[in-house]
Amino acid sequence: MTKQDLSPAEQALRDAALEYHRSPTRGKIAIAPTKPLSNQRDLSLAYSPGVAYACLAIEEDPTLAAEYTSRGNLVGVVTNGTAVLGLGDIGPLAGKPVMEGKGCLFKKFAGIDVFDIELAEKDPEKLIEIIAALEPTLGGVNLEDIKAPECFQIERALKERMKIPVFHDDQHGTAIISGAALLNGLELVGKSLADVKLVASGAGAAAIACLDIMVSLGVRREHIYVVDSRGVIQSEREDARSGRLDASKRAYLQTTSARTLADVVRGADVFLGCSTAGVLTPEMVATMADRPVILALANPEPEIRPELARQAKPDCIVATGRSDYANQVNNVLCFPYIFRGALDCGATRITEEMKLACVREIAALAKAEVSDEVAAAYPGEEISFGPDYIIPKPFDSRLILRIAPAVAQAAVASGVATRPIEDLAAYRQSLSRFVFQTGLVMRPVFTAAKASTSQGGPARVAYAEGEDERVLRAVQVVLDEGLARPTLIGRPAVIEMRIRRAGLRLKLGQDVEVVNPEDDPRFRAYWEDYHGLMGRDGVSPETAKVALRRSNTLIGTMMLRRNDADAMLCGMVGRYDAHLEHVRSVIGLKPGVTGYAAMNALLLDDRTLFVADTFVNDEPSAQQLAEIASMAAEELRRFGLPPKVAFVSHSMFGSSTRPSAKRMRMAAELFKRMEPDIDCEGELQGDAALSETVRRDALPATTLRGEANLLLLPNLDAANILFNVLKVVGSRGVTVGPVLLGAARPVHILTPSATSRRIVNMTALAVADAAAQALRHEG
Ligand SMILES: NC(=O)C1=CN([C@@H]2O[C@H](COP(=O)(O)OP(=O)(O)OC[C@H]3O[C@@H](n4cnc5c(N)ncnc54)[C@H](OP(=O)(O)O)[C@@H]3O)[C@@H](O)[C@H]2O)C=CC1
Ligand SMILES: CC(=O)C(=O)O
Ligand SMILES: [Mg+2]
Repeated sequence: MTKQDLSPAEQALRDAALEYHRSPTRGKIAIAPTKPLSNQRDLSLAYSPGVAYACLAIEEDPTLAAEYTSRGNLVGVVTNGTAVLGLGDIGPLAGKPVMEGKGCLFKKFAGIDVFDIELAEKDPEKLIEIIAALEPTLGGVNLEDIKAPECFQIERALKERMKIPVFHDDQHGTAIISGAALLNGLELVGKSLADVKLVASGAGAAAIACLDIMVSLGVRREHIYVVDSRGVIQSEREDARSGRLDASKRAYLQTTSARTLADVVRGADVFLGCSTAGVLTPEMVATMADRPVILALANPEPEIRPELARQAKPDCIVATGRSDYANQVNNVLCFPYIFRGALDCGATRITEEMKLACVREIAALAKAEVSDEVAAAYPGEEISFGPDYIIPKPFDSRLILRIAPAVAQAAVASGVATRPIEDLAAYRQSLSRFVFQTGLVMRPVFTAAKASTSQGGPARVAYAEGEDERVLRAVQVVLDEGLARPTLIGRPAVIEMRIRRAGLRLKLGQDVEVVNPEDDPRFRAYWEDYHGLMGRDGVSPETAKVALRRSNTLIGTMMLRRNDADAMLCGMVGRYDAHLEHVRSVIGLKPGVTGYAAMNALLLDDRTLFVADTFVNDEPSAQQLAEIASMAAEELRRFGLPPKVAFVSHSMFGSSTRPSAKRMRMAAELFKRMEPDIDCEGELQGDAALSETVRRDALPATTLRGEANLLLLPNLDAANILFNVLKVVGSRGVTVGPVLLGAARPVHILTPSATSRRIVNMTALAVADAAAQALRHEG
């Protein structure tokens, strides 16, 4: 493909793709150390002499390699470059961008590390020797773009010799996805697997494996016709008659007068393309049966472009391997997750049961409602089961949550799991670290919240913005995870309409309670109570009624006050301060606390940092700062983190005598008296808060060990600015909060930028808080 052959759009894509590969770093993947290596001590642990202990331990017990090395999470993507995409035998070096790409996908979608290994070797026997010798390095082998029929022999031999999963992605990854696509496509066109006539173009690695899985799903072998580069595979062919036809092709040998794809595709219900660009013409499609399913999977250019297929048969369902069309049938939907499940249960191989578990999960996922994360990844696209959505999207974060556990379970059932996963629910929860960047940090909070629901029945959580689609999506997750019993404040007709539009399953009145601000039997009790509370602040009965009708947050706070709810979330719309006013007037402060404050958590690449006070106090006094630190430290414990508090300043241990420096110093002293058991330091500069070395250089007798995880800033501007700057420069930019500190009941005021995952996280936090309060009451 020279540059001149390309259309302007293709030229633009080519230029962008080459620039993507070249800059800012060459290639697409790098290796990064996972341990600190910044001083002499680290060096003696990582390398000589310390490393020898790890070596000797593994020598004594080889299974310890999974503990002391990264092998258990390391897959080799191995090729010899003989069938790179549909580009053919372009060699191992030219195939390297594809292998690096597979490495990126393994890491991005399933957290698996990859060595891409391009081998300049075509002899199958030699390849088998080379790859088998890599067993000490690798936890799994993903064979890639090795052509048929050699690939069959190579995979078979390696599976026999190696005690780790060996998986030829082009065969089985492709087969799994196309199997799922076929199931769903045929369901939509109302045809049965046993009845369809299926024609395949290609009889190589991908095609044969796809056909094998389709047969095991129910397609009849006698209804399958296969075409390779020499025409229809039929008994009159010279290679068939002379016995030179490869066994993989012989399995699909037909007796027929058809000789070409055009002959054989006539009347076919299904076309499977795993061959090369453009071999299926619109004229051929026109001869196919009604509503055909066309899986044109050659990469990068399919056997037919979808628009051409539709010209000939407007009612066809078309899938390709490309990401720029609907229905991307590509093995990326499978290989990261099947390896995740296999590695996590210590599977020694990948069995048929494990593959079929993938097919079922992928097919089912296309019919499940779409989560907020998926909707956000594909803005403007209609994503609900139908001709343009027969298969989940690659950025569907639920793939890992569903496929990996199903694979691990199937590995146990087929007897190949050396470390069976005992608690699948906990495993599924742990996988959320790949899906939601907050997954890991939120885990203790979710565990506490779920434990509380199983003990005392689910906590009742009121959502002030009950009509907001983000809230509805979050509530669906809250219900699915059994986190809480939600109450939505909002107009039922609007909520119903938005539930339908978002394709959610939750049922008003059954799964969730609704409080209609326009008409609710509790309204009278609420406004009377509110009037009783605010009568001396100029709130007349009329004003109380109007206030309640106008503010769903006020209704939510009244629900909490009157014990109609155990926790409340608001703030998705409007100003933070306006919501806080209602909390102040109706909920009030916790006993013994003098004020409110807000804290945000930031999930950075190498740490989680909590910052306060980000939203409430303009310039807190030393006393207030100490109290805020104390309340924030209690929240950190909910995240399972021992708080390490730093009162940060422009000043370092008395280097400045300005009032703010003195205030931070005083705050630290007060806090040390209030919470003598919590590690704390102040006043100190930001770098010293995070680095023990910097701190000790200034003051050897520092009272903080390690790195601070809770930063108290001198004023609201500083806290809010620090938080927002870190959100942008921290490559992950993921936050939890704001967490409202000081309120008498669990209530949090979110911000208009809250995502539905943030709402789920804050629900868990509020439920865990409600449970802790209930325990204190009982105590
Ligand atoms: N979407 C996806 O996820 C995936 C797509 N693929 C695509 O499938 C295709 C094949 O890959 P793979 O199986 O690994 O490669 P192989 O080299 O193993 O197989 C290629 C097959 O295509 C056949 N072929 C070549 N030209 C024609 C033609 N004009 N008409 C009919 N058949 C032809 C070859 O025939 P012969 O046997 O006579 O040489 C061979 O059977 C590639 O385009 C690849 O990108 C592969 C994996 C995944
Ligand atoms: C997607 C893939 O693996 C291929 O086209 O070869
Ligand atoms: Mg491939």
